[in-house]
Amino acid sequence: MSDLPGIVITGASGRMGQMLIKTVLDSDKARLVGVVERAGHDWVGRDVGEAMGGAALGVTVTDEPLEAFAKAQAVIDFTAPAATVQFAKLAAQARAVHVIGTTGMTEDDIAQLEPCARHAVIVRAGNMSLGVNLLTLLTKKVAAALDEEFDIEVVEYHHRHKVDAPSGTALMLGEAAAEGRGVSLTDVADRGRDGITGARKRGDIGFTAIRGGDIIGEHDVMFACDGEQIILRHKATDRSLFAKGALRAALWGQDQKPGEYDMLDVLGL
Ligand SMILES: NC(=O)c1ccc[n+]([C@@H]2O[C@H](COP(=O)([O-])OP(=O)(O)OC[C@H]3O[C@@H](n4cnc5c(N)ncnc54)[C@H](O)[C@@H]3O)[C@@H](O)[C@H]2O)c1
Ligand SMILES: O=C(O)C1=N[C@H](C(=O)O)CCC1
Repeated sequence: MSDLPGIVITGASGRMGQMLIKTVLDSDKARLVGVVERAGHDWVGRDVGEAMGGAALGVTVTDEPLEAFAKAQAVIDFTAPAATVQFAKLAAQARAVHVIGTTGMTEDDIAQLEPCARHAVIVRAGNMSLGVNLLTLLTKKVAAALDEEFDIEVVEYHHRHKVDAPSGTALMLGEAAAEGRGVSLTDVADRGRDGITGARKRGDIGFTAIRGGDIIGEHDVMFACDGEQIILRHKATDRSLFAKGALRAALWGQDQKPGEYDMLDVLGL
């Protein structure tokens, strides 16, 4: 039996679930030991390789997460907020590193991770790519250098299936801009304009969400004043970059003490 870290992927049939399974199978640093789907899904009970349209892999899709997590060193989870909160409790019970890519989590959801992180490593980020995490640092720096004469707007573009807005990445960028300005994002976020909104409030950080087609994920941070605009942009052209980042986080987490971490910790940025 190999001593490579065993990984469980949740949300196996999802866009990211399938990409994560391929990424783990292609890696020589980890092995796939389990895959989880929600109860009632037609993949449950099937070999995951065959369910994905290929050869059998000897790994059966299960709807019993704790049984799967007990055999793993890490769980990589890109599902939905309610599922992720449940998985955090079970990963903590199994002492498995929990890498969370799920977005759209409320403050209450996030608060429920804290007791879990006393027992296990949690790495959570709205975007697992190097480029976006670097962009958060640039955004913070630019926001700190400019005063409120510059209006900050975050514009995000995603595929038609995305269910949450603003995207997790947009919120990371908004947080970075607010930090750079020395304000709380909660106090200045303007997340939905419709109707007679009144003029833009000085100091606000605005968010706009575009949804269409198969856009994987694009983000602009605009700093606009009278006479000039600066636009910082990230464009994802392949979901594998999120999956590779998540696997990197799962491996990095093996050597960490229990606690909550993000991708800046993983990347050492
Ligand atoms: N952090 C990042 O880098 C990053 C990148 C891409 C997507 N995401 C996020 O990942 C999440 C998933 O995105 P997607 O495009 O793969 O969505 P998707 O709808 O294609 O997949 C979600 C999967 O989760 C499964 N699921 C839901 N509840 C479950 C449960 N209780 N148990 C097991 N499985 C369950 C669904 O059946 C589905 O297969 C979203 O929140 C998205 O925003 C994050
Ligand atoms: O496809 C998605 O959904 C994505 N979600 C993340 C977000 O909310 O920022 C990352 C980009 C893709």
